[in-house]
Parts: sequence; C-alpha cells; structure tokens
Amino acid sequence: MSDASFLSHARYGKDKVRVLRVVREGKWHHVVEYNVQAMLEGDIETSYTEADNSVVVATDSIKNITYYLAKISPHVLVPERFALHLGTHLVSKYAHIHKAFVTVEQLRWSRIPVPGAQGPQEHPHAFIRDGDEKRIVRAEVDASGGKDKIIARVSAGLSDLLVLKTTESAFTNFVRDKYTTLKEVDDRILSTSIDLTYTFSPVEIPQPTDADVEQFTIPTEIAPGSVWDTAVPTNARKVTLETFASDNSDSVQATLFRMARLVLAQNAHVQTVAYALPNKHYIPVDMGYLGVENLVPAQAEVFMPIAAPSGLITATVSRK
Ligand SMILES: O=c1[nH]c(=O)c2[nH]c(=O)[nH]c2[nH]1
Repeated sequence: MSDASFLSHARYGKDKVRVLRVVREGKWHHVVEYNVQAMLEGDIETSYTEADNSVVVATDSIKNITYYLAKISPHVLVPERFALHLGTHLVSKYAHIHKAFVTVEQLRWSRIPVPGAQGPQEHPHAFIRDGDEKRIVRAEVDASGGKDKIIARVSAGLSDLLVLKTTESAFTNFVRDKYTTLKEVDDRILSTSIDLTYTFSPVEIPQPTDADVEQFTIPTEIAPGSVWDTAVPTNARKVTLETFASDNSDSVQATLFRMARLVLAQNAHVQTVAYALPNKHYIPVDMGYLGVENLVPAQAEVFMPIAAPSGLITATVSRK
C-alpha cells in the first residue's frame, strides 16, 4: 500500500446502551430511562492501522461500565451529572484514553396523576410516557492535558418537542421571482418539532482517586440545584414554549431568535443557544370545486398536514 493515506480521525465506543434505573426512597420511587452513547479517543490508532487490539477497551466493556455506573453513581438521576461521571471514569481508568464523548438521551416518564384526599396527586411508583420529547446531554470529558487536568465541556437541551399554534403566525415579504409559488399569508398554522441545544463554559473536573470512583465529586459549578441540572432544562423549555405561544411570529427565523435571546438572558451560565426548527407545513385544502371556501387565511378550517418536505430553520445565538 502506498503512503498516500493516513488515519486522520478515530473514535469508537458503544451506542444505544438502553438503561432504566429505579431509585427507591421508601415507597416513593424515581425512574430514569436513558439511551447512552459513550465514545472514546486516545492512543488507539494502531487498532485501525495494525489490527492491534491491545489498545482496545472492548465496546462490550464500555457497555458494562455504563451499567455499573448506572448502579453505583449518586448522580444517576440527573443526566448532565451522570454523563460527566461516566466520561470522567472512562478517561481516568484507562491511561491511553484521552477523551470521552458521552451522550445521554433521556426518555420521558412522568408520574401518573391519581385522585387523592386533597385532589389529584402524583403516583409514587406508576409512570406514563407522555410524549416523544427527549432531554439530551452531551459531555466531552477531555484529559488530553493530563489526568489531573480534566476539562469537561457540556451541552444539553431537548429534542422532538412537538408544538403547533393556529394563529399569530405570518410569512410575507420574502423573495419573489420566477420560482415563487408560495402566497404571502398574514395568518397560518405554525408547527415545529423543537430541537434545542445550549452550551456551558468548560469546567475543570478534580481528578478522581480510585477510592473516589464511586463517589465522584461534582465541581461546585455543577452542584445539585445549580443551573447545570434542574434549573436550565426546566427554564429553557418553559421560555421556549411560552415564546412560541405568545410571539406574534413574522417567521420561524424571527421567533427562533427571540427564544434563544431569552434563554441566554435568563441563564447566566449558558454561553450559546442553538435551535433546529422544522417548519411542519399545514396546507389549507382547496374545496373551491365544491363551492366551499376554505382558503382564506384566518378562516380556513381544514388543513392537510405535510410530513415532507419541511422547512428547516437553524441558528446559534451566542453571548457577546
Ligand atoms: O417562517 C418561515 N420561514 C421561511 O424561511 C419559509 N419559507 C417558506 O416557504 N415558508 C417559510 N416560513
């Protein structure tokens, strides 16, 4: 073989590790269901170039470590913290592994409301999958500067949050030329499946000792109750939904920008906010051939949902 090619990038690991974890506080039970991807980089080139498996931590072992940490981690109920624990364990356990990339996708399990003495209350151990929405956390745990100088870069957010509004959405003044067939509308259905990602400033992770593996101390920036775990996910979701609902939308682009600026304004630790918003089209059905009017904006009542194609509006808004 000639020397005209070289291995320019290599990363491997386990994908779609599915785990359900139950945490029991007496009769009050918590559950999280995660899809975990854990990928590694380091001195692993020879496994590709020389079939040298001596540098390979088997992806099967990576799966086993994921389940082990799901069992022993005190952070398992918070995906940001669980991802950091797993990534930090992977880079500190193996000398030749310098970076871990952990993605945790959390599926929804909400408590089922049941009648109680003072009205509806949440059931202690029965849950419902109320929607396809996922909470998504990505942690890059970087020990390439030394095992005693681990840097974590975390982003989080949500995906597949499906929303729709029936007015206060317009789209006018766009480029008109020979390719234009779309009519200007001052009233239309707006629907999207929200994909939101926000990033935090990097933080340094104290090197865990062997004895420490099971405990794993979270840096103060990401201590329980900080913006890293419960505050931001709740707040960013709320701001996103409220802005979608209340904004008098001139376009998906303009509404996206408003959402992102509000998330940044309300969360000091967030550095960038990115959305990917498909514009899921609903087309008024033309019933003119029956003598039935259904095309006038704000009066149309029957729409055809169009699965594909959709618009796709994306942007990242960053703190100055
Ligand atoms: O909000 C919108 N943004 C667009 O860029 C676009 N393009 C289009 O055909 N409809 C819409 N709607």
